[in-house]
Amino acid sequence: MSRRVKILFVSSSFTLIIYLLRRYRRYLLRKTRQTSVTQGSLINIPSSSSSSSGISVNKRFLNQLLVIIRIFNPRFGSDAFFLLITHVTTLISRTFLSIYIARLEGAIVKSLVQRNLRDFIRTICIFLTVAVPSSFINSLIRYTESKLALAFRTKLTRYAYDSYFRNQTYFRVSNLDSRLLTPDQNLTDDIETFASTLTHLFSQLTKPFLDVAIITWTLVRMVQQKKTARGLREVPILTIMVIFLTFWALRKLSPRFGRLVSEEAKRRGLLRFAHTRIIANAEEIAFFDGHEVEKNWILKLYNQLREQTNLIIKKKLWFIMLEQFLMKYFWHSCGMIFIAIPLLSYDGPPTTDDPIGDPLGISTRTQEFTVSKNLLSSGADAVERIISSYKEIAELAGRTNRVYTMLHVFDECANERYRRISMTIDDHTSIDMKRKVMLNQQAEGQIIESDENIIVENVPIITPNGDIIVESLSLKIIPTMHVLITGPNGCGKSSFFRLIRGLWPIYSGRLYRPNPSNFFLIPQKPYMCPGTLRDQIIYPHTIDQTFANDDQLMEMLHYVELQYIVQREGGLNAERDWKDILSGGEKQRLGLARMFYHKPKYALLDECTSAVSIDVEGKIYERAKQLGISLLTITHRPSLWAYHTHLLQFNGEGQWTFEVLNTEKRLTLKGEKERLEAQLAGVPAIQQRLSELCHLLGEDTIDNCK
Ligand SMILES: Nc1ncnc2c1ncn2[C@@H]1O[C@H](COP(=O)(O)OP(=O)(O)OP(=O)(O)O)[C@@H](O)[C@H]1O
Repeated sequence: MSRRVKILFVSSSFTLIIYLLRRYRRYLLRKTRQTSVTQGSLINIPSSSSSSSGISVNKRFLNQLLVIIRIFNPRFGSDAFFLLITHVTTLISRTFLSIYIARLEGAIVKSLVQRNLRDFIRTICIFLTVAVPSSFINSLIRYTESKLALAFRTKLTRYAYDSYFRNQTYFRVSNLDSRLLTPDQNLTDDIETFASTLTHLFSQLTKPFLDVAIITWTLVRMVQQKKTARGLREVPILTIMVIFLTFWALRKLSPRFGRLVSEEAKRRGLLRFAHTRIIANAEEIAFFDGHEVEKNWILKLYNQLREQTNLIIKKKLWFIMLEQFLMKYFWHSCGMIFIAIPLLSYDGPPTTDDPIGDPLGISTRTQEFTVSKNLLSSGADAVERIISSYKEIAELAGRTNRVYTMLHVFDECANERYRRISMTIDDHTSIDMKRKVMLNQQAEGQIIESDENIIVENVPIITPNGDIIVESLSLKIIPTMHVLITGPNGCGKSSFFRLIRGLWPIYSGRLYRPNPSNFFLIPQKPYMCPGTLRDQIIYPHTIDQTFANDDQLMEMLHYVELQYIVQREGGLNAERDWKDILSGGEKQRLGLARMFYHKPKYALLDECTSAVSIDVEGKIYERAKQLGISLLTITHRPSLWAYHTHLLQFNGEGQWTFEVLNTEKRLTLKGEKERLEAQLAGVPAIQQRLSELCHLLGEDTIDNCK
C-alpha cells in the first residue's frame, strides 16, 4: 500500500468514527428528550390532523388552489393583469435571447478556430450589446415577479380581512372554534408566503416550459439539416425517456415537503403566539417573577419548531444530493452522448462556409457543437428547474392548505358552523360527559328581532366546549326593568350576556331581542382602542360618525367624574397609550362614559364598577336610569341592589330564578346572614376559652362542660 493510500485510509476512518460518535450522541439526546416527553413535559400541540394528513400534490390541492386563484383572479385591464402580461412577455424574450446568445457563443468559437480576428471582435461587440437588454430583462423578471406577488397578496389579504371582520368572525374563530390556533399568523405570514411561492413558481415553471419548447425546436431544426446523420429519431426518444426516468425516481423518493412545511408553519405560529401572550401579560409575570416558567414554555415551543426545521433540512440533504446526481452528472453524460451521435454518425460532405481555409469543416463542426452544447445545457437547466420545482409545488401545497383552511374556517364561522378539536381529557375529569352536547352540532335555536323586549324561551346556555351551564332558560325583560344578575363564579352570568347579544350560538328554543345596536356591554376591563381621548369616549364610532361636540363629551365625562383627565392629558384630541396610562378605575369610568355617549336601550354591565368608589357608582347608576337606559348588572356589591327592579339568580348547578327584587327584604336577609356568619366565626374562640376555664376551675372537661 502506498503512503498516499495509507493517509487516505486513516483520515477516512477517523472521519467515519467521528461521524458515528456524533450520531450516537444525538441518538442518546433524542432518547432522553423522548423520556421527558412521555413524563408529560411536552407541550401538547393539538394536531389538526384533518388538515395536515392530506397535504400533497393531488386533486385536493388543485381544487384548493383553484378556489384561491379565483379570489385574486387578475381581471382584464387591471394592474395585476398588466403585470402578468409584462411578466410573461419578459420570460419569452429571455428565452429567445438565451438562444441568440448560444448562437453568438458558437460564432465566437468558430472565429477562434478559424483565427479570424475581424469576426471575433465583431461577435464580441454584438455579445456585449445584447448583454444590456438581456440584463435589463433579467432584472425586469424579478421586478414583475415581486410586484405580482404583492398584488396577489393584497387581493387575498383584503378578501381575508372582509371575511374575518364579517359576522364577528374574529371572535368566533378564537372563542367558538378551535381549528385555527393562530389566525394572526394565517392572516399575515401564510398569505405572504403563499403569494410569493406561487408567483415564484409561476416564473420558475413558465420559463423552463418555454425554454424546453423553443430549444427543442431549434435543436431539431439543426439536426434536420444533417440529413445523413444517424440517431435523428432515437435521440429525442432517449431524451424523453431519461427525463421521465429521472422524474419518476425523484417523485418516488421525494419526502412529503408539503406536510413538513405546513407543520413547521404551525409550530412557528405557536411560538409567536406564546411571545404575544407574554407581552400582553408582562406585568403579572413580572410581579410573580414567573419568567422561568415562561422561558421554559417558550424554549419548549422553540425546540419543537427547531426539530421540525431540522427534519426538513435533513430530508433536503439526501433529496438534493439525489437530485444533483441525476440532473447534473447523469444528464450531462447523456447530453454529451446525444450530441455525439449525430456528429459522429454524419457521413455526408463536410458542411463549411469556408472550403478553402477549412476544407474539412472543423470550425463549422466546432461551432455546431458549441451551439448545441449550450442549447442542450439550457434545455437541461430548464427541465431540471421543472423537475426540482416539484419540491416547491409540494411546499406550495402546504401553504395553499393553510390559506384555504383559514378562508374555509372563516366562512364556516361566519355561518355559525363550528368545530372544536377535543383536547386531552383527564381520566378523573369531573365533567359529566352525558351533559355534553355534540360539539359539532348545528345550532338550531331561533333568534328573532323584536322591537324592544328581550324574551328568552327554553334556551339552554351551552359553552363553546359543549358544557351545558343551564339546561333551559325562560324569561322576559322589558325596557322599564333593571335586572340584577347574581350567582357563584362560573355559573353563567357573563354567558347570559353573550347569549342575548348573539355571541354564543342558540342550540334550541327561541330568543327575541332588539337589534344588537340596542345593547352596550361594559366589561370589568374596558377595551381601550388606539387613538385620542375623544376616540375612547365615542368608540366604536369614528370621528366622522360622531354626533357629540366637545361640550357634550365633557358633560359625559362629568357624569362619571372624569373631567379632570382632559386637562391632565392635554385635551380631547390627545393621543396616548390609554391602556397603560389610565388606572383601573379610570378605565372603568371611561367605559361608562361610552354608555352615556351611546345611550343604548340596554346596558350590560359586567362588574364594571368594581374599581369605582360607591358614591360615584351610585351617581352613575342614577344618571343612567334618568336617561332611560335599562340596566342589566352583574355585581357582587349589595350597594347596587337599590338601583334594580328584578333579580336573575343562578345557583351554579343549572337552576335559576327570575323574580321582582325586593331590596329591603334582601338587605334584611343579607344583614341576618352576615350576623350569623360573624357569630359562627366566634364559636371556636368561645370553645377555646370555655376549655381554659374548665381547666382553671378544675371542673369537668370540655366535653362535659358542653
Ligand atoms: N370561551 C369559552 N369557552 C369555553 N368555556 C367557556 C368560555 N367562556 C366561559 N366558559 C365557561 O362557561 C362557564 C360560565 O362562564 P361565565 O363567564 O358565564 O361565568 P360567570 O358566572 O360570569 O363567572 P364570574 O362571576 O367568575 O365572572 C364557566 O365554566 C366557563 O369556564
